[in-house]
Amino acid sequence: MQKTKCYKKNDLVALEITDLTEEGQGVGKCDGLVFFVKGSVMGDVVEAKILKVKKNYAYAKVEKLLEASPYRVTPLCPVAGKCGGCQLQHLSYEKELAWKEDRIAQSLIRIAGIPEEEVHAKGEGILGGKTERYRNKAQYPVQNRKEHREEIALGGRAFEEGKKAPEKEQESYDSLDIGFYGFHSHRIIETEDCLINSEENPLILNCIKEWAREYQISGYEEETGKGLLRHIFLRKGFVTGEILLCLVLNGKSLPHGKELWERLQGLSLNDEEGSLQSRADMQCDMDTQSRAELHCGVETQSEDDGHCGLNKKVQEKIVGLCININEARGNAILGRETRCLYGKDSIEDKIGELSFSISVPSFYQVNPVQTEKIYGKALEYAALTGEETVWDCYCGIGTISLFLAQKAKQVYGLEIVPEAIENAKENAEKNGLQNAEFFVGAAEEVLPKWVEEQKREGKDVGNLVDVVSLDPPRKGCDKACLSAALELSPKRIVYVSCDPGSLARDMKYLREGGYTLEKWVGIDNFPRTGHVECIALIQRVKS
Ligand SMILES: C[S@@+](CC[C@H](N)C(=O)[O-])C[C@H]1O[C@@H](n2cnc3c(N)ncnc32)[C@H](O)[C@@H]1O
Repeated sequence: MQKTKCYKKNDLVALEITDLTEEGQGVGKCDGLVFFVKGSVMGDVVEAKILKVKKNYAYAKVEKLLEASPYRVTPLCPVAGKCGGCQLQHLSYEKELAWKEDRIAQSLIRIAGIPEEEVHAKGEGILGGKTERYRNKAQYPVQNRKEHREEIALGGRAFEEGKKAPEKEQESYDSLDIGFYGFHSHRIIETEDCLINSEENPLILNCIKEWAREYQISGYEEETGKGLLRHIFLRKGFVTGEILLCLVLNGKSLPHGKELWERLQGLSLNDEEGSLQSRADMQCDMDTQSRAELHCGVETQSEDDGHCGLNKKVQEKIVGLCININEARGNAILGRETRCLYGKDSIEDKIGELSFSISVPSFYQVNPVQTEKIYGKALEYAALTGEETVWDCYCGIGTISLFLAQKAKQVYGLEIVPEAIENAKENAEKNGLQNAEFFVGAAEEVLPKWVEEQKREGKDVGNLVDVVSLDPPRKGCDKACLSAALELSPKRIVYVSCDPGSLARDMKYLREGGYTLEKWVGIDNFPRTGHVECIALIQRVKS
């Protein structure tokens, strides 16, 4: 591409926005340069102010909206655009779904190298979900408020961690910022209420803030590595109403934890206005979804579900207070050690007919309504008859494994987080499924090792496993795991992915190994954000 004009910071440029990045920045082209424009959507014509120029691209922000896109909507969230959490609040949900479906298709075409007609012919569309109050997990970063940091640095008021502040000091001691990180930064954007998270979270956060003010609990400071409270982790079982609170600490103990626990127990989370995402609401979603076609678009927010009254709502209750110790510098939220101080160390929840225990370090899908659709699809794609042996790699607390175990002869699950495997074993027992066995370790080590063991025992490894399920983290599967899966030569591979790019890369490898894309479907597990889930059925070509 030939660059014909030299742009510099603060220049203004008129752009037609034609696409979006995963981070929700509009994409426009001018004079051989690609512009990523924050705050724009495809279809906008904008005057953009340049923030930074690189060799072939530049970052800019909308200075003036010259022509608004038909896909543009007014964000519901007051901090949309500032908070880095949701990137697509200003795009209509119909367009968001179409864009996500296209992103999956484009990845399969461009990265996996599958012909365009084939990708479209094999696609089953995208399943939309609720755009508000859908998340069951929130991780709020905590920092000392800026003025408070300056006061400490200047040697102002003595700060004694965990010491009760004098009455008159308490008023002025609102020293913590709690919210979400801003776009591309670690500056905390405070928000009264995050619309994709549970409605009772602000009540819990306020309770923690007041307690922290009273007992002079400090927030973490990234620059110095000082301060105690780093993150507030909340996870809720939508079906049971159980809520688990974990405070991530830059330290090994929590002063005045008992006082916090007592206050939390006294919180009323179930008043008339509380509890938006009740079991009844969930049922609404499922009912509406089952009425919808697979290419359902935005079917889930219909208002005709009058039977979903508040009287059926679930009773929210904080069932445990844990601490997680993270004294390392860096961006990882959780440290290795989690301890339960009061109540339980895990919550219970249900997906479909199955019950699950979920501890703090264990992965659990954040959108339980959409998750049931994901697991339903995984089960459908696995096409089990009761005779199959299945490997479920990256199994977390054993959710997909146990869904599959209901219809398979034997399921093996593997997962790197030991606490998740403890949950998985407990969950198999809880659900009376004896045909599931779980292993702790990295997929790229456990699966190849298992294959080698079978060979040593003289078994025909190409005939041992019928279905392999893969549900890796965003970066996709390690090649050693994929190559072991190929050696097992299963009839079907069910790949559940939260990143179309890594799915397509792994798909290319599997296709080269004698497999073909049979079906795929998008499931919007993360409405209003740039992320999307995709499930692919990958079938063995040769016998
Ligand atoms: C997207 S989650 C899926 C979990 C589970 N299938 C579910 O639906 O809840 C990916 C899981 O892979 C685990 N994981 C990450 N790296 C891994 C590795 N190298 N080997 C095995 N498991 C890994 C994570 O701890 C996480 O539980």
